[in-house]
Amino acid sequence: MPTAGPKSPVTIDPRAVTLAKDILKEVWGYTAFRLEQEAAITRLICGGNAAVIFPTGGGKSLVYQVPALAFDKFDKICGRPVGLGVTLVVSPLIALMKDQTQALKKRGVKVAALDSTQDRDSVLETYQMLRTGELKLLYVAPERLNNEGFVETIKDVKIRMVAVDEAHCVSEWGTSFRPIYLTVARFVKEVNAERVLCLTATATPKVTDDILQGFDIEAEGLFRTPMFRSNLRLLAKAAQSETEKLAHLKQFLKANPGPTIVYVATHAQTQAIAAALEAEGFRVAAYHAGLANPLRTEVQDRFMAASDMIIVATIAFGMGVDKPDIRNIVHYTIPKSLEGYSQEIGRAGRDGLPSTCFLYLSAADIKQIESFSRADVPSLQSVHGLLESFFGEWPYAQKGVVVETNMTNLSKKWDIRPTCLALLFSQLDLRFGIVRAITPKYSSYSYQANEGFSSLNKSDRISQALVSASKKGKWTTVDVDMAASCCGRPREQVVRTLQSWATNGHIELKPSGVINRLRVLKPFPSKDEIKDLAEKAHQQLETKELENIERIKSVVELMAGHQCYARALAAYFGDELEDPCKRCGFCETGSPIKFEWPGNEMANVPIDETKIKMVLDAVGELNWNDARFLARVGWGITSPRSTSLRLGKTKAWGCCEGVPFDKLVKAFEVHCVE
Ligand SMILES: Nc1ncnc2c1ncn2[C@@H]1O[C@H](COP(=O)(O)OP(=O)(O)OP(=O)(O)O)[C@@H](O)[C@H]1O
Repeated sequence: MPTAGPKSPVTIDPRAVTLAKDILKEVWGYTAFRLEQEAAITRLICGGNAAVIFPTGGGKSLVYQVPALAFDKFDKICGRPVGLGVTLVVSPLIALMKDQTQALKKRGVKVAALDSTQDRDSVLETYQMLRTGELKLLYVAPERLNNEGFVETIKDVKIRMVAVDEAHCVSEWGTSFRPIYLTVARFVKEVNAERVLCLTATATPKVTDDILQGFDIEAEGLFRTPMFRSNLRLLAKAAQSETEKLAHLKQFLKANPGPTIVYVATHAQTQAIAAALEAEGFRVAAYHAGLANPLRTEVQDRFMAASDMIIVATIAFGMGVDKPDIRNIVHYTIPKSLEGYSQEIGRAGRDGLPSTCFLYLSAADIKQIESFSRADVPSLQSVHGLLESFFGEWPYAQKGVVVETNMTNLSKKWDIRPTCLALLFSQLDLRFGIVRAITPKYSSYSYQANEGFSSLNKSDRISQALVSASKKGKWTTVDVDMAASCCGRPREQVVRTLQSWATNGHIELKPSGVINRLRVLKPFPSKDEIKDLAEKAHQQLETKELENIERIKSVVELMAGHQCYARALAAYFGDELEDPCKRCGFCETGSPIKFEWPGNEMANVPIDETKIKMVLDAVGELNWNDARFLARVGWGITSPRSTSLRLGKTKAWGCCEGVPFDKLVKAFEVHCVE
């Protein structure tokens, strides 16, 4: 069987079609394939690669599940030696992995997932099943592919297919680019996977190209079905003020009953809007990623069961929510991109019944999102400082050695958000080939003793060392390096003892203090080279910022444009809708919404020097070294440094909001010292 990579045309064997249908019937009890499932599945069984772009709920999972069960059977049918092996499913969503593995186990499929919440024994059990070829499907998070233990184990296993979920994350043009996905593409090649399948619900033509190129998938392997569902009615309105928006929302919800998701931008808004709707008598709950886990599950469960309930949520809500009868999706604040919009409205009306999607355009919201986007980009100076200090710490680093660092500390010290830091380090790996991230480790562990821990036999050297390297508190913290040097055993062995206590229920164990480890790929750059490197890396971040703003503009243009919304949305994703939908806001009124992109009127807002001084005083002289940081404080945009300086409650916080961000940066540059 050839490995993944561009292939000569794949010949479809009719026996593969029959086999796929038999498996579908036998394991799932379904009688027919949907959309392009059959074409994609048979191509995979016959040895081809594929990329599948089906809307949410379109049935993507079966496209890898059916082939995973078919590969060895098909070998047999073709009279080839039966190649035992596994299909790896790379998915960033732990909750989804859990749901899917449970559902497949119920159907008698040999499946497992490796995620960060598992104990060592179940990981070992999974590794064992991998080696014996018992396992048909293994779900892993993308981060796992950097884990050296995993990579070592997988080297001896035949990888029949790698299925990459949320594959749009590989595209740097996409809204959800995740640098780790670039390493997924490299992994597929490095482990000689027989074939690769990429899955996503949203991809513009450019993102689709990036997926095909990134994973070496031939154009014939692309299967996409139109995004637009004719039961969705797309509406929008420009709102002048928050009061107007809220009043309209209440009216809308009264006129359009049924399960509804109202998307807002911040945690605080979920609570505020939910409270306002509750006061009006609606059955409503707030949902955001900051809620404690039991409450999140409880809210989600209630919504899933309800026939008339409103969830006011950030976009954290919805991934994996497969409720067929959601009647309305409201974007109370504008989505950050048409990709986001399309994914979110795709959750409405999966039962095919009429459903409404309402979007509000408001200048204040756009300004807020724009400022979030700007906040993401660190100054060139920060990037330069970061690289100088990182490389400077290892002046004699040679190819092959492993260096250690702590991303959280770097993020705080150089005022670079963790997402940007990840992007910078991925550039150091994939673009510049200098360092490559490998399995991180934890500097310390803390535990709480359960009943029976005190009577546990701890007379061996490792246990004794652990006890003496422990500091009691509500959680007892253990310095594992100290314990390892006390007893003269390798660190891994000491960690294993600690983990065995946890596995046996003697303690609750919490690892902390991640130490990121990077393998050096070539000698580190000189001072001059670092300057050049910083400029190139920073430029990429700036380009991203501009792209983010363009994406918000494309949402506004769609709603305020002279075209049927559904048609324009389809065109954005490379689909063609022959006729106008006849039911969207534009089709209904025949005229576009009047809405101007905000900002032009801001250009003349003068700089108020007293406010500039207020910011300078609040941050202290030591921090007058980064104009972008100062401008963020002026706008009230959080960043790692402003959080650690606790600036959020000072008078200066947000005092210059309203002044164009770039103008503010220039104003602060005058005051900055090297
Ligand atoms: N051929 C089929 N016949 C009947 N039901 C199907 C078929 N294919 C998929 N389904 C069902 O449709 C539902 C949605 O499928 P699935 O979860 O795979 O969608 P998805 O495309 O992965 O969605 P999402 O983007 O939300 O993850 C599931 O309940 C699945 O069992």
